[in-house]
Amino acid sequence: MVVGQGPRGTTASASTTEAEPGSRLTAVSGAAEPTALQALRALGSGPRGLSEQEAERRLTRYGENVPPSLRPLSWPRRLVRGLKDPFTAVLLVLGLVSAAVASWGTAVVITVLVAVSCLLRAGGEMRADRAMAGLRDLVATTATVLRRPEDESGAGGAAPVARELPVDQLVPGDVVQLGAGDLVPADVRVMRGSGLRVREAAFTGESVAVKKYPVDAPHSPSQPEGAGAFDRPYLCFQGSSVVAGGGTAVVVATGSDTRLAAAHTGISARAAGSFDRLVHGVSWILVRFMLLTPPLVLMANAALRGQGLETLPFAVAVAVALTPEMLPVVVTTCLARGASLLARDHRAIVRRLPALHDLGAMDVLCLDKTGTLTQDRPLVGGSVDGMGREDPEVLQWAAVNAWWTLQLADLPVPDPLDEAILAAADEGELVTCEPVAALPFDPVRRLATAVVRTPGRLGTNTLIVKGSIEAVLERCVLPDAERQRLNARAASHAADGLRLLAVATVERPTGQRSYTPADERGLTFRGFVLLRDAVTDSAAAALCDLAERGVSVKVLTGDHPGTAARACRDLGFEPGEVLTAERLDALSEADLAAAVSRASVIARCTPEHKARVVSALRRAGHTTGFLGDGVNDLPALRAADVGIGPRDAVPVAREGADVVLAGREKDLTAIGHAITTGRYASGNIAAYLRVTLSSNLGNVIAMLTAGVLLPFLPMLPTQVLVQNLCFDAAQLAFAYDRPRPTVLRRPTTLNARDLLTFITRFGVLNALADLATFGLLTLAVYGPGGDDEAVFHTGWFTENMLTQALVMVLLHTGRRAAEHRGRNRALGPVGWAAALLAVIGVLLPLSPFGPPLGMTSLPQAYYAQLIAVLALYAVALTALVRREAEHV
Ligand SMILES: Nc1ncnc2c1ncn2[C@@H]1O[C@H](COP(=O)(O)OP(=O)(O)OP(=O)(O)O)[C@@H](O)[C@H]1O
Ligand SMILES: [Mg+2]
Repeated sequence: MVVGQGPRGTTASASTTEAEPGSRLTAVSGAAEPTALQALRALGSGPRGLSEQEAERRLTRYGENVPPSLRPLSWPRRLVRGLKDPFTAVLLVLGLVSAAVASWGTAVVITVLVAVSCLLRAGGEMRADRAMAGLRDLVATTATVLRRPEDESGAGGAAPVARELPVDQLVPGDVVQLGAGDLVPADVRVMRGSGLRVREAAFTGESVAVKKYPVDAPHSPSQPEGAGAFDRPYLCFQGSSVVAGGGTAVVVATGSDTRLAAAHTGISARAAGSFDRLVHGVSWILVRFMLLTPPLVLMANAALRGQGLETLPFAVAVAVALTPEMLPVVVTTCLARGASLLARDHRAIVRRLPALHDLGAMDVLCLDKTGTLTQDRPLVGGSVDGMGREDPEVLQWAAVNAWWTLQLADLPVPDPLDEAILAAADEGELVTCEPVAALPFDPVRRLATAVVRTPGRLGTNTLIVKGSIEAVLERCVLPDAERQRLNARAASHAADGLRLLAVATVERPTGQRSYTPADERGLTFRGFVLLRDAVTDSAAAALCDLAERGVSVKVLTGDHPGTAARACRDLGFEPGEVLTAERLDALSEADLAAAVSRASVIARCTPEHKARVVSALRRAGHTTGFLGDGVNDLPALRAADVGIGPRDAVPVAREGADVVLAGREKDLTAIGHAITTGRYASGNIAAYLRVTLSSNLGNVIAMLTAGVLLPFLPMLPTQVLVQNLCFDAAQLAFAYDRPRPTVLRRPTTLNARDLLTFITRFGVLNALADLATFGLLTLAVYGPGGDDEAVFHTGWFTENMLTQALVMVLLHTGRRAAEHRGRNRALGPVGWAAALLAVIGVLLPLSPFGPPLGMTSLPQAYYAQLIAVLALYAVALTALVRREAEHV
C-alpha cells in the first residue's frame, strides 16, 4: 500500500475516531486533500500525539514498524535464498536431467550437494547474525515521539512527553519530531518544519536533498499540481534521511504499508561493491562453461563412437566436477566467520558481509576530520574583531545565534561548536533577547542564522549570521581589499590549528513575516570566534598503522584548509598541498581523478564534494573506504566501496555505513583490526578460488581428452561425483585457514582477469599430470590389449585425489611454509584436509566401499610409478608458483 499516490475516491473522514487503514492513507492523498489538522483527525490523533494506551492498542493492531526487507530472515527463507545462487540453480538443473534419464545415483549425489551447501551457508549467516545481534542493540536507532501518559481516569489527557522510542514501536497517528541526522522513522506527513531538507536517494536516486514543508491549503500554488508522492513537499518516507533543519510530523504508515516496503529496497540497498562484481563475473563465466560441457561431451561421444544418451550421466558428472559448488559456502563462511570474530573481539558490526572483503581490498581510506581525527570537543579560545583585538561582544552575538537556532528547532540537534560557544558565553544575557525566527545550519550553505528583536530599539530585527569564514565574508558589505585582509587573518589563525567561525549581523525592519537564506546578505562583519579541538589519542597511531598496511589516507573536510592541514601535522602526517573543493568543480573527470589521487587533504567540501571525490577515486581503480560521523558524510558513505561509521555517529551515518565501529569511543585502531579480518577472509577466498578452479579445470580437460581417446569412459559417473564430493569437503578447510602473513601486509586484490590467467596456467599443468597418468595406465597397467576397466578407473581416481591434495598444499600452505621456512611447521586446516584427501584417495578403493563404486585394488608397481608422476608434477608446480610469485 502506497501513500499519497493518486485519488482514492473517498474523502477523508473528519471524525475523531481512528479510521481504517484505507482511509488512513486517504488522509494524506485522495482527490480532495485534507489539511494537516484534518489528516491528524483522520488518523485518530491530535497535535499532542497519541496516548500510551492507544499507541499500545495500535501496535497490536498494525504490528511493529519494520519494513519486510529488514526483518530477520527465518531458516526456511534463508534456505530458499540459497537456491537462487547461480551454481545451485545449475546443479539443480543437472540433477533434474539425471533424474529424467533415471540416473538415480547422480541425482542423489547432486541433491546432497545442494542441500549441504544451502545448510552450511544458512548456518554460517545465522551464526554471524547472532554474534552481531548484541552489538546491534547498542547502536539501534530511536525516534523522538510525543506520547501522552495516562492520567488517573486512564484517559490519556495529561500533557505530552517527548520520548525516545525504538523505531519499531511507532504506530500510525504518532507525532514524531525530526532533526538533522535522523532517519525518517516511518512514512510521515510534515505538520511543522523549519529549514527541513530530506535526502530521498534511496527512492529517487537523487542525491541532492529536497525541501519539505507543511502545506495547509492543499491546492495552494506552492504545491506542484498532480505530481507523484515524491513531489509532495509535505510527505517524507521511511528510510530517507534528514540532512538539515527539523520539524514535527505525524506518522501515516508503518511497517509493510510504507513506501520502503513497497519499493522492496532495503535501506542498505546499494550498487554492487567490488567483491560482488568479481564473484558475479567469475560465477557467470563458469556457469556458461558448465552448461556447455554436457552437450560437448554428448556430441563428441556421438560423433566418435555413435553413442547416444547413455553417456549423459557421465556428461552431467563432468559438468558437476567443473562446478565450484562450495564457492557460495566458502565465501559466506569466510565472511561470516570474519564478521563474528570482528564483532566478538573488536566490537565492529559488519552490516553487509561482502563489505568485509572490500575492507580487505581497500587501498584508500577517506576520513572526515572532526570526530574522527579530532575529539569533537571544541573549546572556545577567544573572540576577536576584524583588527584582531579581543572582543567579547563577538562571542556574545555567536551565543545568541547558537541559543536561538537550538531553541527554535523542533528537535534541537546537539552541535559541538554551538555547545562550546554557549558554554563560554554569559547565559544571563542570552535570554533577554526576544527571538523571531531561525535558519538552522546546513553543510552546503555553511551558515546558521538567528533573527531577534534588536535590543533596545523598536521596529527593527537583527539577523545574526555565523558560519564559515568564506560563506560569511562573501555576504558582508566589504571592499575587496578588506575581505582579502580578513581572509588572510583567518588563514593565519587556522594555521595555528584553530577552528574559526565568522560572525556578522544586519538590521531589518520588523514588517517581514518569514525569513529565508536569501535574507542572509548585506551583512556587517563583526569578528571571529576561535575554537580549539584537540586531536584524538588513537588517531596518530591509527594513521601510522594504516600507512604500514598499505592504505593511503585522505582527509575530506568541510573545515578551513589551514585548520585541516594543521590537524594533520599534529598527527605526524604531512598533508602536502591542500586542495579546496571549489577547485575540483572546474576539473574534467580525468583531471579530477588525477588531482584527488595526488592530494591527501581536501578542504571546504560539501557533502556532494565528498561523494564526488570518493567516486572519482573508485573510477581511478582504487577500492575506497569512507569513515565519517556526520549527516554531511552520508552521500560519501554511500558512494564508497565500504562506508564506516563510528558508534557515536548521527543515526543516518550509522545506518548508511557498512561497518559500524561499536567499540570504545573514537578508537580508530579498530579499523586496523577490521582491515586485518577483511584481508584474512578475502585471502582465504582467493586461495580457495585459485585451488579449486585450477584443479577442476585440469580434471575436466583431462577427462574430456581421455574420453575421446579411450574406447570406454575414463571414470564412471559415480566415481567422478565421489571424487568431487571429497574434494569439495576438503575445500571447506579454506574458510578456517590462516593465510600467509604477506596477505596481511597489502590490500588483497583479486580481479577476474588475473584469476582466469592463473587458473588456466595451473589447470593446464594439472591436466598434463593427469594425462601422464593416463599414458602410464594405458601402457603399463591396463596394458595393450588389457581389458580391466576397473583398474584404469581406480588408478585414475587415486591419482586425481593425490594431485588435488598436492595442489592444495603447494598452491597455498606451501607458499606460506616457504615464506618462513622452519618457523611454522604446523599443517593448518588446509594441510590436514589435504592429507585426509590423499589418504582417502589411496585407501577408498581398498576399503569395502571400493567394489560397489566399481573400484579394485591396484598392482604394487603402479604406486611406484604414480609417485614418480606426482614428484614431477610437484616440481613443475613449485616452479610455476615461484614464477607467479615473482610476477606479483
Ligand atoms: N553550528 C554551526 N554554525 C555555524 N557554522 C558552522 C556550524 N557548524 C559548522 N559550521 C561551519 O561549517 C563548516 C563545515 O562544517 P561541517 O560540519 O559541514 O564540516 P565537516 O565536513 O563535518 O568537517 P569536519 O571534517 O571538521 O567534520 C565548519 O568548518 C564551520 O565553518
Ligand atoms: Mg563532520
